[in-house]
Amino acid sequence: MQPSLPTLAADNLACRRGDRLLFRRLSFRLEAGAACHVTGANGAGKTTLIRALAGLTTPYAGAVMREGALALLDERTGLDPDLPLGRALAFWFGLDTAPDTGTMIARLRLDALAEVPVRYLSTGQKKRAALARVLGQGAGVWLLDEPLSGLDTDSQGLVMELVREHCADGGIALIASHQPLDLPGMTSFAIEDFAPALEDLAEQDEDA
Ligand SMILES: Nc1ncnc2c1ncn2[C@@H]1O[C@H](COP(=O)(O)OP(=O)(O)OP(=O)(O)O)[C@@H](O)[C@H]1O
Repeated sequence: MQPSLPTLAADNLACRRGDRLLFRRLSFRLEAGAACHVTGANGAGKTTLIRALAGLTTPYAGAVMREGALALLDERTGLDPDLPLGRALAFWFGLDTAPDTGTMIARLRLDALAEVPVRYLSTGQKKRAALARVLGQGAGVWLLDEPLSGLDTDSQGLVMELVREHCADGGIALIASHQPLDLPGMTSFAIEDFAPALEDLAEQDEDA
């Protein structure tokens, strides 16, 4: 865990993709221990929000404030497809100086896959490997984009258990998911609630 308490906040955030404003006036603040579920239809802008929060997309307006290190889970594992899983994970665990990597690998039921090249892993196995990377980063702020997709029921339960433990330990988790999530104290918002009104689109045209 980070020495200082993590926080994650958005202030009046707006994001566009191409020439389309996806959402605007989106503000929230998450303190240590908070979990937040972001919902929204396909294409509404959940991934775009997560990328903006991670600093990978420049917002159209507004600001992101973050205290503490960040771990991002999205559709890319970041693992070398040609390496056996054990070595591919060891590369990142080494950079992150992750403690107790054996426990993480066992926890995510990856031990039997250590010799399998990453490119041969199934969708769910790749997702579990990506989650092992998130755990290994020891970051205070987790941004998880569809962490349950492609996972069987047991693995979905495990992910929610890991998120619960992370937050109980003072971490923050912001999770975009189509699945219902059940965590004590979890807040949520629908990204459609920040969809632009017609007058916002007119303003955007004037700005362009
Ligand atoms: N690089 C890009 N250039 C232009 N448009 C993009 C780009 N990336 C995404 N979009 C568009 O932005 C919109 C929001 O995409 P985003 O991936 O954020 O949605 P989402 O809510 O995560 O959807 P899903 O539930 O399907 O994952 C979509 O209409 C998408 O086509």
